[in-house]
Parts: sequence; C-alpha cells; structure tokens
Amino acid sequence: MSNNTQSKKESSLIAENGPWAAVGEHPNAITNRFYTYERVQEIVAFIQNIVPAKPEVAIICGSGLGGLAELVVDKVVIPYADIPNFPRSTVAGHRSNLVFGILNGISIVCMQGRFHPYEGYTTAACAFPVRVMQMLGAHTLIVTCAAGGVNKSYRVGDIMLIKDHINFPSMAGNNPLIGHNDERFGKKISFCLRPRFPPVGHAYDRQYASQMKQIAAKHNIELREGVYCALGGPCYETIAEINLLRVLGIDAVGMSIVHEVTLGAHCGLRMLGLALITNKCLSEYDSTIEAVHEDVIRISELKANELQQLILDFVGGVKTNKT
Ligand SMILES: O=P(O)(O)O[C@@H]1C[C@H](O)[C@@H](CO)O1
Ligand SMILES: Nc1nc2[nH]cnc2c(=O)[nH]1
Repeated sequence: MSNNTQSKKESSLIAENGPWAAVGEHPNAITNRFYTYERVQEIVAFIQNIVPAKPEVAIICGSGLGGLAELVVDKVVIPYADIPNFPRSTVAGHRSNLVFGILNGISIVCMQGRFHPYEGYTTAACAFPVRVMQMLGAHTLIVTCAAGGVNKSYRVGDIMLIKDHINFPSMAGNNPLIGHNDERFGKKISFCLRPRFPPVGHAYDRQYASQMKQIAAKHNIELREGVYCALGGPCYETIAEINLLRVLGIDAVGMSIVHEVTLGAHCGLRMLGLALITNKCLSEYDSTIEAVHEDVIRISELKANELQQLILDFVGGVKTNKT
C-alpha cells in the first residue's frame, strides 16, 4: 500500500472514529460513536417495516423478569439477532427479544433482555435501545432490575421503587453521553434541543412514582422506596464495598439501569424504575452466604407475578393519563 493510500485510509478512520482511532485510545473514551443518529434511524426503519404500530410505553426487563412479555397480546416478537447492528444479551435470565403488542390496552415495546457493561458493551451501546424505543414513539420508559439489598431492613423479595440513583461508572468518567452530542436525539422541548449537559435530578418521574405507590397499596404489596446504585460488575460486592455503600445511603445495588435512564433523560422520556431485591448484601466477615446469579434468577421468577401486576396496572394508568 502506498503512503498516500495508507494515510487516506487513516484519515477516514479518524473522521469516523475520532482523532485517536488510528493509534488506539483509552477505553473510557470509546462511548457513543457506533450508534450514530443515522444508524439508530436505520434500526428504527427496519423495525417499523415489521411493526408499523407506535408503542407508547417502553419496558426493559431485568434478570429473570422477562416473563412480563407473556402478558402482551397481539404480540410481535423480533429477536435481537434479526435486527441489524443490535447487540445480544449474553446473560442467563435475559432472552434477546424485542416484544411489541398490547399490554392492558396500551401499545408497548418490551426489551426481553438488556445489555450490561460487564458483557463487554460500552455504556452507550448498552443504552442505545432507549433511543430506538423513543424514536419508535414511546413517551414513557419503565426500567426493572434485580438488585442486592444494601439497606439492612430490606428483605429478599421486596420491591423497591427507585427514587433516585448513583451512577458510579459515570462518576468515574464512563457515561453513555460522552462523545458527540447529537441534538437530533429526542424531541424538541421549548426552545432547547437535547442539551450537552442534561439534568437528571428528576429523572424518575414523581407523578409516576406516586401512582405506583397507590397501585401497590391497592394490591396490598409493600413497596420500598430508595436509592439504587450501579457498579460495573460482574463481581458482586466485597463486604467493605457494601459497608461503604451503606455509609453513602444507598438502598440497593446492581449493574444496570443508570445508563438507560441517562439516555432516557436525554431524550425526554418520563421514567419509572422498579428494583426487585433478590438477595441481601453481605456485611459480616463471618457470614458464609454469598450472592449468586442462580438465586437472583430464582427469586426474580418467584416474585415476577407481583412485579407484573404492578406494571400491568401502571401501564393502564399511563393510557388514562394520555387521553
Ligand atoms: O439486568 P439486571 O440489572 O436485572 O441484572 C442484575 C445485575 C446483573 O446483571 C445480574 C447479577 O446477578 O443481575
Ligand atoms: N452488584 C450487584 N448486582 C446484583 N444484582 C442482583 N443482586 C446483586 C448484588 O448483590 N450486587
């Protein structure tokens, strides 16, 4: 290859990938480049060809919680593997399907299986389906997950309404919005397109939270309310880490949600978060009980009905809100 051809090849790489593409770069710098607006549009167009109906509510199912999709009627299931450039879930308890249909009278899209940074995906790649679902028409996002109970009063099987989160990966410089800020993502609000510095202080919608509390009370389901924090995983926490999280006022710990909610806030979605406490976090050195993923899935499946009931009723209420 001539020097000229080589340098042309390098400059096109740089144009597409940024200044360090030809020489390698720090992994934290690899963020939102692959799922460009155009690539997301292609994925949206592919899906709309199969499912023309607009979903109003998007739901992301956590570990062992994908059974919710069984309640969807007039269902269209698109395996992630069939969608160009869509990642695959590689974790037990996460199927890899995008499910469309009607839930309690409202048009929904449900991710049966999410992506986690510990699977090797960037936070931007993990969360980009949020943008896909918003561009398909969703105005509301429900995120669910399995989590460890950090709060000592929490019991296995409790459901926690997520009031707020601590995004540890972002605090360490790993946020899905790092990189080019494409203002075409999301809808225009007042005079401002999606901002470079999106506020996330009210990412979890307070009105949705109070509706969820009423629904839980109606079903006699005790609902906790607390702060979720995401760590990178895939290790569960050390005892010292749990003790640290407790000092910080964190109630539940997991490995997901925060990057999805970040993109959801960026594209103007109203959001609700529910965490199922699948295990108590260890805080004594003489305890022999460790968190294991098999228990996480077992408890999720055991408690899925309660969570599904809450979501079913909530989705019905979203419909009422819209009319
Ligand atoms: O996808 P979620 O957050 O529900 O899954 C949690 C976090 C890890 O993926 C896994 C650990 O057991 O469960
Ligand atoms: N990080 C983390 N994620 C979880 N997901 C389910 N349980 C746990 C836990 O104890 N820690």
